[in-house]
Amino acid sequence: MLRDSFVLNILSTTRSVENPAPALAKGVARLKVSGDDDDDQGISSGAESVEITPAVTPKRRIDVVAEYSAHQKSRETLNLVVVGHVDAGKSTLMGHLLYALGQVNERTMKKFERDAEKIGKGSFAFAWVLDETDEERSRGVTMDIATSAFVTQHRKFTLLDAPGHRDFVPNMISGASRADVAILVVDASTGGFESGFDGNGQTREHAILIRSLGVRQLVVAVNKLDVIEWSETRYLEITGRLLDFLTGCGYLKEDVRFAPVSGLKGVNLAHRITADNTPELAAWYRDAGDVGETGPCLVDLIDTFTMPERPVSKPFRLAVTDFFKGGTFSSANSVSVTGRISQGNVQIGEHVVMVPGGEHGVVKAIDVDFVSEEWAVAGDSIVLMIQGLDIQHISVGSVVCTPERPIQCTTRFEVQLVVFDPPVPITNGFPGLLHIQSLSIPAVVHRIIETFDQRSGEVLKRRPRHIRKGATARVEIVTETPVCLELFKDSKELGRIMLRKNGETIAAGIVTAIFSR
Ligand SMILES: Nc1nc2c(ncn2[C@@H]2O[C@H](COP(=O)(O)OP(=O)(O)OP(=O)(O)O)[C@@H](O)[C@H]2O)c(=O)[nH]1
Repeated sequence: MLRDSFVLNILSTTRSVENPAPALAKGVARLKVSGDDDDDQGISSGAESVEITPAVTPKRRIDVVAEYSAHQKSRETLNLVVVGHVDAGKSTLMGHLLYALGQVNERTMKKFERDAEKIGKGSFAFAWVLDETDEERSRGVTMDIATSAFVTQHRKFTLLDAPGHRDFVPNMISGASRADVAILVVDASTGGFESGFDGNGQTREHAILIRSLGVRQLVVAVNKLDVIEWSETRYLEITGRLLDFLTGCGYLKEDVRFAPVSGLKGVNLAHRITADNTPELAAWYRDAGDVGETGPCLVDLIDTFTMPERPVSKPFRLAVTDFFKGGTFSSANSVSVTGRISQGNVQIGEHVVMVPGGEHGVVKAIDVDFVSEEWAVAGDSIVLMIQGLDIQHISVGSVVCTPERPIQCTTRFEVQLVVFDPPVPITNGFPGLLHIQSLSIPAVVHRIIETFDQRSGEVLKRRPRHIRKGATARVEIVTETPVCLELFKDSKELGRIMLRKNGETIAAGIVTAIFSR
């Protein structure tokens, strides 16, 4: 079980990093000394730890930052992740939403309905819009992240439908690491909400994980209300409990909104309800600002998500989530990599370098949301076709950069860690699975440097033997293979980590120092 207040802790430590508290400021200063003993290691400068031959970068043909500013409105895409406990109805809800928005044609939908009926899973027809593999369809469980795109009146979305089952949390983290905003789906049926929220349910874990991955804005779809006759009492009970929990773990009240829905029946998804089509809900679900109107539907709410600021001018970083031979541009020595640009921008003709490895290549084609483009910027989910790279030297978690400003790559770094509820206390040498964006690799907590009070920054204990539930500590982490990361103060996306063990998330943290290997 995760501790509800941990993101609050993360937030206060975040504040400490941007605005160092006394103890932390001292720690950072100390780390500037070059390493000569086991207590103080030298900070690597990335270029030290990554062997990269400088390449001559051609003059950029397009001023991407200027182009982006000029065309910002038409390009604004939000990455939306849909999370929630297993069987909360995520795939059904989003499948029905895509259908209601005209993204799935009538014929395909009818075919899904017929095929689902044939194997006795008629109620899963809408989920099939998103659950792509045969195994997912026959099991009725989403296993991997499904992506699709849709538009509302003011926004373009890339939709990421995440698996709810606890076995697939790593896939969920990988998908959520690309998200700007989220829909949290909860099952309102009797006992349904409780099984996701109390005990070991994924409602809490997902809400906490996406917050720690940087998602701030959330719409909660209170689903399956059709099963309980659109009960207002139940809706208020669930929204009340969730709002307390979500604000307790770092979401701002104004960034969390709720919509009563039925994904299966398609109620209150893309259109507001009326007293004629859903009288039980219309009786109490009113628009706060517009007397006489029924309340906003799900699309009304997600259409008003605000755009996060994109760091388009920072050094280019694309963390690889997948790679393959071929693509729009295909030649003997070319490879396609996919991922979301976490910062900076890229254009066709640009020289890039893959870290780790240091192999150089030239960008030959760029697809943004399945459309071929000349350039792409932070926030875009892209496929990058690169000539000159050997596929054998690429792996998930590699980062594509520009040769002049490569990302740091190391096996040793320091983290401010917030510990949730590990099955046993964390000690020196504690092994776990480290998650950074889409990457997950074995790692150990090599040494616990100190525990500290996350609010005041005051050191509580130096070199403690162990850290327990709820503690905040500075630790050194060592990975089996080199990882690409940034200091949190430089990159909120590439400077966050999570530690999991035996299928549970046991800690999350921010990178405060990177050491040479
Ligand atoms: N009555 C009712 N049933 C629903 C509703 N939404 C989903 N269901 C049913 O709930 C079950 C699970 O739905 P899914 O959409 O597969 O749930 P999920 O959250 O995507 O599941 P995972 O991806 O495996 O975590 C299916 O039988 C759906 O038909 C709803 O609004 N009302």
